[in-house]
Amino acid sequence: METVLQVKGLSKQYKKGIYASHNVTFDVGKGEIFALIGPNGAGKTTTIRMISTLLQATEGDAIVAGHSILTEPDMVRKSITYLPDEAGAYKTMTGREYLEFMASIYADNGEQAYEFVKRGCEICELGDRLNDKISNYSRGMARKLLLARAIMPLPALAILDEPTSGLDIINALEIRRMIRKLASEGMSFLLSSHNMLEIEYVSDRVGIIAKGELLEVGKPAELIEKYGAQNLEEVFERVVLDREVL
Ligand SMILES: Nc1ncnc2c1ncn2[C@@H]1O[C@H](COP(=O)(O)OP(=O)(O)OP(=O)(O)O)[C@@H](O)[C@H]1O
Repeated sequence: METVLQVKGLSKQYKKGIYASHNVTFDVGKGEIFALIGPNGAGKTTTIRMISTLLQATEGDAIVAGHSILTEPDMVRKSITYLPDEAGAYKTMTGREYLEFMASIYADNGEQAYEFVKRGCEICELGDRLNDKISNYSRGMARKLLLARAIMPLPALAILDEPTSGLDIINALEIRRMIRKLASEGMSFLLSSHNMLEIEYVSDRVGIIAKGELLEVGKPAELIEKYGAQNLEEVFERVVLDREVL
């Protein structure tokens, strides 16, 4: 399988001697959905922000679509989109204006921007509400708009922090199906989530991270078997508790 993301010993020390993320190494193939799961403060956002070129790594490197975050950050940014957990949109814009504005940043020309907006409008399924101000959207509607924004340029790698946070069951299901469909068409995903059931359903592989260390990587079904667990939640509990005992 072609590799789209190679993370090589990425570390971050916010304070000297204290690692928020330590020697994190994993890769993501083309069309693969990889999820980082871990408790609060585990280092998920720190790792994702380094890969997204928003935070400078203390050590290590990551190669995105053949480009190093250290030496070619501009090329990396062209290959990814990033949806942060607490992303806000410009509330005074309408949904359509927001997609148009973001498309003008992502696209190389007007024709491509038009295509991106068309795709974004289809993905978010907001219909006529796209003409309303974002300040009038529910949390779920705003989240769908932001997801559409992240996916409409068809990046090589979409990095989504808590992709379905704030969405009801039906909308969350739709988003998961959409992620699976786009992955089957070749888009790669790096997700982060606390929702183990969602991750078990949507991910090809998961990485369990705690206290900055990536402790396990594998397919959900394989990890469930390895740990004699009922589900990913139990795997997670065992991996993290085992670690605390050490
Ligand atoms: N700007 C910062 N300065 C100092 N320490 C930070 C900073 N950002 C994060 N940290 C610390 O780094 C560690 C990892 O935080 P991070 O946000 O990466 O965790 P997370 O796994 O994304 O957590 P959550 O699930 O709660 O969002 C935590 O101990 C956190 O307090």
